[in-house]
Amino acid sequence: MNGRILLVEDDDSLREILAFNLEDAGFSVDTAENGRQALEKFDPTRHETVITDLRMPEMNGMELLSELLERDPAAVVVVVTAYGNTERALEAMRRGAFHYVEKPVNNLALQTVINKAVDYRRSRRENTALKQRVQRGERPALIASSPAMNEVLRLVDKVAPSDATILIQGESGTGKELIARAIHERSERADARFVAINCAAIPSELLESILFGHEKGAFTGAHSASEGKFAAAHGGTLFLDEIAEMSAKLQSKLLRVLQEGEIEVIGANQPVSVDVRVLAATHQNLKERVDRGEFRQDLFFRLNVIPLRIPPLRERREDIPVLFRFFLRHHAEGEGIEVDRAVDDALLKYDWPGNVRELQNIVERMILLRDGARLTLADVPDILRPDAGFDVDSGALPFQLPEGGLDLMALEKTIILAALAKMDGNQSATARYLNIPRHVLLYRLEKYEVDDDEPDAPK
Ligand SMILES: Nc1ncnc2c1ncn2[C@@H]1O[C@H](COP(=O)(O)OP(=O)(O)OP(=O)(O)O)[C@@H](O)[C@H]1O
Repeated sequence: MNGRILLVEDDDSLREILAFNLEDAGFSVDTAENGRQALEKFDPTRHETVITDLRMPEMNGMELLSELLERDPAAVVVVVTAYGNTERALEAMRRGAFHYVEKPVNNLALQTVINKAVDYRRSRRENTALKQRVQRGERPALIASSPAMNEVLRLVDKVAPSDATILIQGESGTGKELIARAIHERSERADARFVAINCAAIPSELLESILFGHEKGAFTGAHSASEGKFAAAHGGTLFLDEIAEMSAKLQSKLLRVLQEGEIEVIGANQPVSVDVRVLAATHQNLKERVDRGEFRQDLFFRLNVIPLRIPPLRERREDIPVLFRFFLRHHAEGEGIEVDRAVDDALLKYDWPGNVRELQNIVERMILLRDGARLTLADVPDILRPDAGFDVDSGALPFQLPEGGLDLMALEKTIILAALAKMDGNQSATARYLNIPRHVLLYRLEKYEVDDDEPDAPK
């Protein structure tokens, strides 16, 4: 599920190209020509990310950023800057932008940043919900029904009271952050803060000052002193998510903190001591990164004092129905939805590459889109039902025939174009998909006057 984006760009052709590329990558895009229009169109409940040019007439991107954040402090804004203008981009980030991309915009780089931004927005929403529950005095529920997860929880109880650094490894969406919170809550530090930071979401120049803080005037744009996350977590726990993404320079700074218990605030003369327990997480195989020389071995050993692996959901299928009922109750508060057996079966068979987060998103979607008070197989998204496609042998059509007649040629053209789009414009793959020779496909495309100069694989 990709996100919905608001794209703000005054240059007509650039706006069109960016919108086209983003839509091609599966995002839904709304566009605005200037800051004023962007503010009219911005809807915090719909737009997961705003992309804005920094240089625009009337209201510039920096002003728009402030206005957006005023309206929605959780807004996730990506700024587009002129090539080489990193200083301005970082300034925007200090003012609350999520990230930046440089012009000329590299499509892949933009998609990567936007994917991160959308993920960030979602996890921020999860965090807000979590914090609200904690504030209401509820412990965030950690569902564990499988032997594998119970084993993880047993280990959590055992290691929580110590001050040991813990490395939590597991695929994305397995619940690493939830486990880190559980460790904090079951430790002596429970009354102090749990501070979480995602190292992959922030460029390394900025991450340093966010982690360690800076004095006033330490660098251009440092108009006032700022407390770092280490200081904010004093007495409590600092959770460093996506630790594998940390730059070499920051890795060595972190190692020093772990060894000395002191931090060097940027621009300060003296190190200050801090009392922080560090928990780190990654979805990558950190040992392999060490072997490839991409992560410091000494830091790996220091972090990995106690390794904790959270198994992917497909390795603990017993948790699927329990998590499903839990999210159902949570999202459909008190609505008493009944569930067909076939739904449970479909959920159990699926491999859940996005793990618990994917299950949670799918439940949310099923509840929003359901037809009645009962969830049936028809409410289960196609991706969970590999057999949901068109079964040619059954003779049944995947759609109803219209009453007034049907234009067969037009239908054929629609199907061919849809197949071509599905195969990313690759004609050989499209021909294979449609089970026709390639020259037949080319003939059809010519007949329908469709350009056949799309990129293609060698025949
Ligand atoms: N065992 C569980 N019980 C209840 N909710 C869970 C469980 N595991 C994960 N979740 C929920 O799934 C979502 C993703 O979990 P979390 O953010 O902890 O995963 P993560 O492994 O840290 O993901 P990422 O690697 O993307 O940061 C959250 O909303 C979390 O509350």
